[in-house]
Amino acid sequence: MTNLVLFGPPGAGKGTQASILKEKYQLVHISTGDVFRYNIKNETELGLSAKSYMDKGQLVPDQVTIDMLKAEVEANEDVKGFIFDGFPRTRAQAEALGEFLASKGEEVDAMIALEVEDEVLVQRLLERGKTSGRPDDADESVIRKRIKVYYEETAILKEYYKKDDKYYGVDGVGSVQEITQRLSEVIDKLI
Ligand SMILES: Nc1ncnc2c1ncn2[C@@H]1O[C@H](COP(=O)(O)OP(=O)(O)O)[C@@H](O)[C@H]1O
Repeated sequence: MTNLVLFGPPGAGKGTQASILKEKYQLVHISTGDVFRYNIKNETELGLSAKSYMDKGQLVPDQVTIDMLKAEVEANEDVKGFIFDGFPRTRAQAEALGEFLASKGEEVDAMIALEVEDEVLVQRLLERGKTSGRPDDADESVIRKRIKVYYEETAILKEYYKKDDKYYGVDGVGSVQEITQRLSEVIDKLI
């Protein structure tokens, strides 16, 4: 299997690129944000517990997120691999993912990060907020909070994957097509 972590701050373009790459490489795309939003829309227990955190720009607690992720992976048997988008976001999540994949004789092959500077992110998210209907995109203070949480809790994962030589940084500014091309250059060397 090929298991990729698509990484980067909120608004970096992970979702856009993941939807293209999953077709191109026949991988299953799991976006934790999308799964949470689906559960909120359907008013499930998981959705109810995630919503209060998401609306404030905070992370949903690790155990809730890890259990959900495992269930999503288990629901897909006999696949070529996964693109994890929005997961892991903390060290505990990265460790849990590593152990979980190892229990299946698998591993994370690469973390590929989309690099975009903060002010560009804020502008992109505010723009997305005009049409996405996402409450966490509509409010600039929530957007800035998410970026802050990214630097405080998530950015350290760069070092976590770097020590195993699994980290790849890609410039996330350019046309959608150009960025797909940059990501593909990394992926083509892995598979
Ligand atoms: N791995 C995770 N751990 C904890 N919370 C998460 C995780 N993934 C998503 N969330 C919650 O869902 C929100 C939206 O996630 P996502 O759609 O990936 O947003 P973004 O555009 O900020 O990358 C996050 O701000 C967070 O509250």
